[in-house]
Amino acid sequence: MTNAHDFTLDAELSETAAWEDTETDATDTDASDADTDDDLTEDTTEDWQSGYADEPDPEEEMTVGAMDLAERHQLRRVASLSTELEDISEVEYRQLRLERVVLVGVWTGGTVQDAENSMAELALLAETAGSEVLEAIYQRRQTPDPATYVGRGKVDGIREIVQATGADTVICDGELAPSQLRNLEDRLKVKVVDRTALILDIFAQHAKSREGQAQTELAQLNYMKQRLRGWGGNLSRQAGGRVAAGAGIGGRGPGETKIETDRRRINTKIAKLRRELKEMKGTRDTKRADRKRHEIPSVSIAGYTNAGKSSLLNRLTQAGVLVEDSLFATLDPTTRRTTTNDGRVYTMSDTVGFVRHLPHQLVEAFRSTLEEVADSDLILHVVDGSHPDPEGQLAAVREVFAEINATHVPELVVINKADAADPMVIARLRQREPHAVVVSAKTGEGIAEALAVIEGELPHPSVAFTALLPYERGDLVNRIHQHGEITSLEHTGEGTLVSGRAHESLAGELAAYAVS
Ligand SMILES: Nc1nc2c(ncn2[C@@H]2O[C@H](COP(=O)(O)OP(=O)(O)OP(=O)(O)O)[C@@H](O)[C@H]2O)c(=O)[nH]1
Ligand SMILES: [Mg+2]
Repeated sequence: MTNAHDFTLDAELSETAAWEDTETDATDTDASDADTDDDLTEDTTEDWQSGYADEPDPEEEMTVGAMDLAERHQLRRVASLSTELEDISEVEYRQLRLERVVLVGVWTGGTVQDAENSMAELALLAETAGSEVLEAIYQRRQTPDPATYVGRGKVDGIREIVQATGADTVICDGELAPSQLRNLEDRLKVKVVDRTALILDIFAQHAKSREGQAQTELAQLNYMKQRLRGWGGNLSRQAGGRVAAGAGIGGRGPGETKIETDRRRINTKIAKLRRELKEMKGTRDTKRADRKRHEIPSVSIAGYTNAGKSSLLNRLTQAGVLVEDSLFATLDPTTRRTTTNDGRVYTMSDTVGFVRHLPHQLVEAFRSTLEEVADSDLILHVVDGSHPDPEGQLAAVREVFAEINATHVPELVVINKADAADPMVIARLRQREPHAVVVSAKTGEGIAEALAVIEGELPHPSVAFTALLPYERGDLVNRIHQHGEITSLEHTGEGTLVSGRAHESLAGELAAYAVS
């Protein structure tokens, strides 16, 4: 287990709550007085708004001597992460919705590798959303700063980077409080978004089905609703540049009214979306009930985003689902009917990928989709064996399983991308996850074995039977093939003598032909 997840939202949120209560107009600082020649590698105690003076900065608790050499650089560049601006024609360029971004992370625990993995993932997310990553930096701190996320002394350093690179957006690797976003925007003078907003944006770009779009919109509205004050303040500042004294966030009157109307509009929209989603859920529930009545076993493919879930579904069922080297390529679940080697029918579904700290709003909004995972008979938990931190991915996915009450469903770990993975890592994963199969959805390696394990784990029909079926009841024999299990089958003078297991309603029909 790594500590990659120690950078928890919980910690941030509880701090945030405390901070929100005492929030003052700390944002009206004049940025020009905050110039320090902080070289980004060492911390300086700096002059900051007097409002913050009695807030102990947790950064100060750390002494350089106590840290490993590797950890000494508190704010470091992730060298390999900038994407080159490719040689594209001006026309094409204008069509792209490119934002030029600087990524900023706070690294609170785990190894340097964990921190770099987290930043690499943020970069992939940013690129998936259509941004160009110019620079990625992170800072070592015990906890994110409640006011500015990174240490207050680092904000100026980031501003220099923003100016030098010409970035128009800063993306922070966490879920930030409205006040943190506002404070940062005030000092950095560019748009600041957090990881949650980024993921919501990707979902909004990718959702295709009506349900997927409604779910995403619901998640976005819930996110926005909590941040109305923050965004409102920021937007007016951004629009008008510098805000005249007294007319900023503190200027209650009209602003407050506007926020109230916005909140009401959002609430109305949320209620409408919830109603629509409920109707769509109704249709799906009917389908599911149908499947249940026929006791058709269902298998869900779940796992970290980009692990190869859709590729695996394609391999296992020839489904022809979109496969893409991109995060969150699949947002709309696909269910395929398929059969076991001996002809038994079952379904296999592809689902939306999970990610570390999947925004809570999304889990809530996608709950009805995710319920299908909780309701299935077997989960294929796909993990990318070639990823730098597959254990971290397994843990992150299991956190979501817990959140959607899916922990009771039997789980088969499918270690994918065996063709690209380090055999040592595969051995390590096998050791850790004894109930696992190793496959490559790309080459087909291990697929037959995986299918055999899957078939063996499907639930068995509940009723044992032995029946002598006259030859004109070939339809019943077919149905036993599709929905039951046959242990022996013999053609006799009077008909087909079959024994095996069937679900209740089929067993009821067979009862008329029962032999003991
Ligand atoms: N080398 C290798 N690449 C694979 C394998 N399986 C999938 N991939 C690649 O991994 C990338 C992601 O595959 P998908 O099947 O789209 O992954 P997914 O889990 O459905 O991803 P999302 O829907 O985005 O969450 C694609 O570029 C695939 O070609 C494999 O076994 N080996
Ligand atoms: Mg997919």
